[in-house]
Amino acid sequence: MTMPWNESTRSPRPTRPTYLPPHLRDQPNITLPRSPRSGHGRGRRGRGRGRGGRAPNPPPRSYPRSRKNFSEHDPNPYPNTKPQISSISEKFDLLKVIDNDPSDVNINAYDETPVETSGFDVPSPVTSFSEIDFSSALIENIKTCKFVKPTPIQRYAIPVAMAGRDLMACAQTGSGKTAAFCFPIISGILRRDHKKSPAGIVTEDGGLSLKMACPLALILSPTRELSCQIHEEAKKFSYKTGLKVGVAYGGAPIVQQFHSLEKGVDILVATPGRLVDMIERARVSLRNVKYLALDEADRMLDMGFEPQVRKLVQQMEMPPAGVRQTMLFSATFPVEIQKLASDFLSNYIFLAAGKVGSSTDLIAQKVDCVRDMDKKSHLLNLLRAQGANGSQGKNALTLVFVETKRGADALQHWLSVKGFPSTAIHGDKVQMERERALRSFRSGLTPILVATDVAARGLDIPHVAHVINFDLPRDIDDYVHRIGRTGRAGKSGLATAFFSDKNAPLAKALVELMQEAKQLVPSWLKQYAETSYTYGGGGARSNRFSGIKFGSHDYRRGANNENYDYSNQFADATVSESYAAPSSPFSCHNSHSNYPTSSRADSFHDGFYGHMFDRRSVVASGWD
Ligand SMILES: Nc1ncnc2c1ncn2[C@@H]1O[C@H](COP(=O)(O)OP(=O)(O)OP(=O)(O)O)[C@@H](O)[C@H]1O
Repeated sequence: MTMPWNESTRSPRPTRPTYLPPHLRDQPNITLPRSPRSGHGRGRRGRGRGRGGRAPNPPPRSYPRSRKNFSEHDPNPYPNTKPQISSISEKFDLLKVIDNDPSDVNINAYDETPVETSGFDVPSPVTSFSEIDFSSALIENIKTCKFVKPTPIQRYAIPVAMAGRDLMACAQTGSGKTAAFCFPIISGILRRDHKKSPAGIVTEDGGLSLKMACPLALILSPTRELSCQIHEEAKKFSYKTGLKVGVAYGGAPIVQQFHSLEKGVDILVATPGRLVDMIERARVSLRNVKYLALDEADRMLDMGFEPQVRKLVQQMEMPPAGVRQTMLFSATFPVEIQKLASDFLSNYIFLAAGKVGSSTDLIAQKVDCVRDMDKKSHLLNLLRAQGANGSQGKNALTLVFVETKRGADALQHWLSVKGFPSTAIHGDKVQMERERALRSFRSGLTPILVATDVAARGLDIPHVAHVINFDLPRDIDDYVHRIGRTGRAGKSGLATAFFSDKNAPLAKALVELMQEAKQLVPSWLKQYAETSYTYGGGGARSNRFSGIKFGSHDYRRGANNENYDYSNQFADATVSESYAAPSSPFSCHNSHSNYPTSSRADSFHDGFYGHMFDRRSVVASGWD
């Protein structure tokens, strides 16, 4: 790869390859700031950004004052091999869409999913897209995407959202929630004929005129990669509607994102930290927001993000609940988060396609009892067996989740040494590396991706056939999202968990979840569940099983609130025959009483990756 050399830099050090964010890579004539200050989006005022603590800043001086300051060369480290097009939305086929092969998709697999609704005057569901009053351009785009019929969450959520109602919607991973909020937003903006593509308000600062983007719709998501994915999806759905879709996320140069948003944006997809930063720099205003969607809403409202989201929604000019329309979506919705979420909603309808927080039974779940010290050899055996069985072909991808960032690097390195082409993604990697890892995985170049929870939610990567929880998460909801990277769009998938003694507190929830999904539960795991204490009492996310029974619904039902009309509508509630977990030659069926104990044993601590480290210092984050 050629490293661009910035001649204006005094230091002879070569700069990093200039970052070009994914959403700009297909655009012709993209020019980038020459100034070294802005090279990585860290102009003087760019540092320490994004956690909501900064006082509002005037626009930074390090921004290019005009496009003349931009260099003309194209330092895109990922040269675009596609034909150049004059406008991003001119050729649908050339949009970087999520390349799910429609022939792979089996939406009928969701036909039997029971759907529960509650709230006042719930609009009736539809059975086809043609029943909905979508604009012709949107209908064309749905056809082009080969979405033949709506999934259950789309059947119910779209009419609710089209009726202008606030919504809290829960549906299993991979069942089409993105379209369920994108379609009504696109349709709503077009139908209500809001002033389209506001080029923004021009502000003056010290003689510098700046444009402030004023989106009509805001979609928030917790990770950069998920924001990029939603952005691509929304662009695809908005093709030829005239709507402009923008994206803002951390880790990429903010100047380029400003430059892109300056052209006007109707729908803005963003991670919270970067958006707060942009608003504080007076480059985005939320005053025109009519539609707010929170994807992975329970994550957006848990302890990590809630202050930023609250700030965005309640302190940054966004019209209040009831004036704007708010839609919250996730596959998991702990009761405590549901309660918190109601602060952001007005007279909302609750929807659950499938049981709240359950995994889809399209995923065969297998739990292997593995001592920490044996995990690596067990993984190797699994991967070799997969190869021998032919399931590790070009298109079958394996996603391996570990707990820590350093653990991810170490395991990936070890796998490579053992001859398994792999890559890793976690929050300590720079954005370019994160994107490169995902691209390499997605393309099958490195069919194994070792990841922390940064890749646990939302990512829609076709052909992920196997998810391995090398380290199980502490929270069952995280487990649900992780395994949900397979078994998407009606396809089947396999999830294998390595369960060691230290995972005992998860046993009860895991057993309940597996039983719910009609999976075979090993007897040793049931014994763990009966005898182990469970996680609990910590934060909202650990209270899933407290108060309201697992698989329960709208928390308002438990609140003894007679003002709600809990009119349930169930589709045929027969859950389809389960996909029994195949028995594994590697499963350890021994009773846990025989299980060697080293309760806090940790394969990373033990130095199996060739070094010791303190896991407390390397929290698996990378969320934005
Ligand atoms: N009606 C449909 N017909 C065919 N394919 C669909 C339909 N709706 C969605 N899909 C496809 O299903 C896949 C999963 O959709 P999506 O990513 O929206 O799932 P999700 O419910 O948001 O998952 P997660 O909970 O993991 O975020 C995508 O590839 C999408 O293109």
